[in-house]
Amino acid sequence: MTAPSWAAPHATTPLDATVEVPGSKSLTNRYLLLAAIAAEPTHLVAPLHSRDSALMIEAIRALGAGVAVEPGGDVHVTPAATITGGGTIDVGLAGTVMRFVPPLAALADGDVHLDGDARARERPMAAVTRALGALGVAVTHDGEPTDAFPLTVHGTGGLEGGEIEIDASSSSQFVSALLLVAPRMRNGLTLTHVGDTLPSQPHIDMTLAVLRERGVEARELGHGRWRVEPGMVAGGRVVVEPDLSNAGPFLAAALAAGGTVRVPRWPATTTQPGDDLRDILTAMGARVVLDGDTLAVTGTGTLRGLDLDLSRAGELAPTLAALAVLADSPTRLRGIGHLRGHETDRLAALVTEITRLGGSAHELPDGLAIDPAPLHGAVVETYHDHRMATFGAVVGLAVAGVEVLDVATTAKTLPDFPGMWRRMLAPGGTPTA
Ligand SMILES: O=C(O)C1=C[C@@H](OP(=O)(O)O)[C@@H](O)[C@H](O)C1
Ligand SMILES: C=C(OP(=O)(O)O)C(=O)O
Repeated sequence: MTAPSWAAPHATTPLDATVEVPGSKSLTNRYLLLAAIAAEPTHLVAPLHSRDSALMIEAIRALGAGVAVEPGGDVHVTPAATITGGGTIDVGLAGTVMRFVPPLAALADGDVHLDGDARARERPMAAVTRALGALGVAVTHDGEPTDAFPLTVHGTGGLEGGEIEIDASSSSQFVSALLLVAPRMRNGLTLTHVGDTLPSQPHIDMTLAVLRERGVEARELGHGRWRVEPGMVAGGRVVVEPDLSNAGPFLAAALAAGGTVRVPRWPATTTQPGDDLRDILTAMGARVVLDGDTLAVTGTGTLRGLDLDLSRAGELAPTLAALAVLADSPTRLRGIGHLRGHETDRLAALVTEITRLGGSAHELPDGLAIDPAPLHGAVVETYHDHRMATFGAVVGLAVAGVEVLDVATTAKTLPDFPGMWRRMLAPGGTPTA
């Protein structure tokens, strides 16, 4: 069945909007996972509610945690007394659930079955399954060892931990997955990355930071080498920052359409790679001001291309690609070859969709090249990728006649994206999440 298309609104006047962005996917799912193995309850204030966070909530419930979602959206987690086996978990297409939950399931006192969307069966997993093997936990499908979903983790009631090596060149989430569960390993964990490149360093820093926030001793020993000591994980109250990568399309809208977009509750310090947007959007020509805790981005009429190593912040690539097709000079986004293993092959998808819009783009061995070209309307395909849908929305602000197939795929990390976008564009619009 063909998904219905959404007519991306075309901006006719400069924007003047304030956008309340929901909680960070990456922080919400880390806090939820740690809450399941904490020594006391955890209360999450302003967490994300989306498909990816709902999948994580169901996963920790299946493993024995109690989760109460309060009317205002706060989430109260009662840790699992023991991580219980016997359940079945849907990982959807959530990288954080696919990678973070199997090591948690390895603590269970029995088998845990996990499967996800068709694309989840293709996304890289071997670093996690092999690490669990090295830690003494079998991961199988139909009785044979496997490196892909569907899979069964044969938990034996605990993990010794120790020292292991993994190749995390295709995803930083492999590192985070093992470090997050490491405080519950009897000897803690010393983890070494042995691949050539290591993407998304801020997300690894985020993992170390949330572990430390919860009272765990966690540190980087040197580049590509980390140590987490065994110990208690604290609970308590935690306020979730807004998702700065999801702020991206809204801030980019100010460059695509002109005017100003403001995002409140921008953190003064953060490990979220979306914070890099402040410098990147400035370099592309925007005026970017952090006034108190509100970030304001104003389009100046200048939209320049960039040559950028984006390995720290690959999840920003679709948003920056949307601006790059509208820019007056070439863009090169490098260090993001691993995006071929994201929700879809994002490099191929972006080249296909930019070309469909009349633009000029080609793949580099580790990224994308985008050159200025006259654009026209088209129906943008999204490949179950929330960030391909928001890519189409940003381009549609500046190019009439853009439609986006299956815009509902944005629910992976953003509830009601079309409503937020419409309210951003309403005259004097001040949308809320
Ligand atoms: O740990 C995390 O929360 C994430 C890490 C990154 O994954 P990769 O290193 O696989 O790109 C990022 O792209 C993803 O959106 C979220
Ligand atoms: C790569 C992404 O997601 P995931 O957590 O599924 O890897 C993303 O959100 O850009």
